[in-house]
Amino acid sequence: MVHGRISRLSVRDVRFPTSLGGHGSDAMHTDPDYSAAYVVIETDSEDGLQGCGITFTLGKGTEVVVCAVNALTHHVLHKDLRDIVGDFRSFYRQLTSDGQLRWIGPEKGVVHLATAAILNAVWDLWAKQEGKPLWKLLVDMDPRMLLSCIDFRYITDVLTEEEAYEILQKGQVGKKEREKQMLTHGYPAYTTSCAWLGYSDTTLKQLCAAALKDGWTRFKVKVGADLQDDIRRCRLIRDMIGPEKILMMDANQRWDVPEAVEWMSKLAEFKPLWIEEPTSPDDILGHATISKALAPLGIGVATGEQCHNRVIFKQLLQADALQFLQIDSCRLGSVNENLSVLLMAKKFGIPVCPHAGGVGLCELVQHLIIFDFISISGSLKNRMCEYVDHLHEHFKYPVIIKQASYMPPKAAGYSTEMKEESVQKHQYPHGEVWKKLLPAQED
Ligand SMILES: C[C@H](O)[C@@H](O)[C@@H](O)[C@H](O)C(=O)O
Ligand SMILES: [Mg+2]
Repeated sequence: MVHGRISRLSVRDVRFPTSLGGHGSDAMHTDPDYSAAYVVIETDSEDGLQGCGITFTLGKGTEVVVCAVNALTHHVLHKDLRDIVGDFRSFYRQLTSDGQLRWIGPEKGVVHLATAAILNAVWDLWAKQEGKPLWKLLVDMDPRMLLSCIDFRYITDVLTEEEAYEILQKGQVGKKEREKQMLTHGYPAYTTSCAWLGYSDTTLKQLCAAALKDGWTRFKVKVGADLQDDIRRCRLIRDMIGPEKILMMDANQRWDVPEAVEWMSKLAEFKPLWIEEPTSPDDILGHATISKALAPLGIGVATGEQCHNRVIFKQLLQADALQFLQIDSCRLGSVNENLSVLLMAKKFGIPVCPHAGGVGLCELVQHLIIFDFISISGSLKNRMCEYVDHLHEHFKYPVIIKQASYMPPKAAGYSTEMKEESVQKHQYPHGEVWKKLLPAQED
């Protein structure tokens, strides 16, 4: 049973110097240092369990998010965990409706990332107290209880609570078999880590060869900065993987709408399944135009990693603006808001292919997509979860990949907990790693 009053919340700025090796680089983020605002909550309970939560950021952005977490802390301190999860919708709403902080959101940007970090820690603690990995906590939860975690405000025009209940009820059929299937075969994944934009052709070739050897069959390549480079890199990777394996492309918001269509027409010969983030993540109608223009070429549009909230996802779905929906465990308001998006995607029949290109994102989002398969979508058609091969060693319960699939985590919690030693070493700016990299820094 869930218990304890929250007695402490700490937040730390943890950064990894990934930009030095070009890891994670794309057409818009050329020097990404994979980072996290890392939240730990403690309770007055004697069990000593802590809830750990992250939100993914890049380098300097982390200090701003840390500030926002601190600004939200008073909503969490001294709360009884039973009261929080007993009426999670209200707690979610309390955090997202802070009369002063919502002005710099609402439910978007820094303040929403901070909300995600805090709520991810609450979910981690809840799952740990129940002794279950988060995906299993969700799978076993009574549908009414699950729905009581979701704030339906702004989405009832496309999904009412009753409709959501029906979806979950239908999802009960065959659940046991699907859970078994997950435990045996895992959830299919694709890899992005062969083809970051900052990698040389030699690196790309080496990583692609290694990935093929490891059994990967789905690959994503970064595009968007230079057409001739894209053509060369896409040819290289398509030649290596052959015509049957799946290739996706990701432009990270680089183009205008007509430019996206034109550019992708030139890359169509490499048969991409989707173009991801072709333009501004806020341009719902632009995505719809691109989707329509690229459909005859057999190219879908994928987006979501920088989609602010459930409202934008709602409109993307309403406008037929995406063919693959990419939830993100740290951009939306934690599990609570992601649940609403999974349910809307089910209603619209759009496959969810989560985003995981960042530190810790693979660890978290695997729980959501495994739950989605078992309890909501019931299907693997056109579905796969992103995987990047970076920084897993810093987590206490790193992801387990077998035959290019995510194996369901077994440890209790949300797999959010980082190794204390890693946190200390990478804390910015005083951790050992940064002290070496920033020699001239003053205290
Ligand atoms: C800066 C990051 O690595 C992004 O390039 C990454 O999240 C990417 O968009 C992805 O889809 O994995
Ligand atoms: Mg992307």
